[in-house]
Amino acid sequence: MEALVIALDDVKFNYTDDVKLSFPRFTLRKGEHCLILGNSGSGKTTLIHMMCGLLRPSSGKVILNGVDIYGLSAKQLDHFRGQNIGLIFQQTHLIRSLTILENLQLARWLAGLKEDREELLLVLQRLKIADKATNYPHQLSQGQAQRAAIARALVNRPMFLIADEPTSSLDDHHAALVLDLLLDQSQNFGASLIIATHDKRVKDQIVNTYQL
Ligand SMILES: Nc1ncnc2c1ncn2[C@@H]1O[C@H](COP(=O)(O)OP(=O)(O)OP(=O)(O)O)[C@@H](O)[C@H]1O
Repeated sequence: MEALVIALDDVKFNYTDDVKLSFPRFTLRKGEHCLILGNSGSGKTTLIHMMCGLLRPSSGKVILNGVDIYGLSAKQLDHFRGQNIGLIFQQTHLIRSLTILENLQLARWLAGLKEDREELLLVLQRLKIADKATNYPHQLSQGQAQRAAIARALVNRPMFLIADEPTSSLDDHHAALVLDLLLDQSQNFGASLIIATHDKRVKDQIVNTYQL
């Protein structure tokens, strides 16, 4: 049996005494993809944040590639995240004072990888925003900025691509483009793709689901 690349066991998160969330066991094997589904407020974003090392569970373990990530020091966890996880959020979190290309270069630098301008431009080209490489985030439309954020998540060739509603601000054409690219890149690098979404266009493409 192939090893699990993700296992969340008996994970709970308490925001307050009134808002206590608990999550069923979640596992994924290498190369498998999964959709996280659930109504608004069911805990999808909370789960994703715990899964990618941004939110320590109140109890339970998050094991990625055999590593108990909340057993790492803050510095080790930062490094692990930079090297292994590509994150795509609803808010793009691009750095406003840097151009799109510089945002990608920074992501590579932070992960300790060498800068490769040609490769970065290629990713932008595939997402149809190469002409925006030297623009600043505020000069892009929302959909373009979303694609730039996806480019940034891909440049480190992460083992895990974790996305919270990656297609919500995109029209059909660009949603298909982005989903193809995410599936393609995951395939190329043997990465696991995890998407929290309400988007029916995504639901049609990934069969494996985790219902909250
Ligand atoms: N900082 C917070 N303090 C208290 N409660 C919170 C906080 N953040 C989230 N919650 C509550 O935790 C629950 C889960 O929130 P979460 O954002 O994970 O849901 P979601 O499934 O991603 O929702 P949506 O689809 O609307 O984005 C909700 O009931 C929410 O009100």
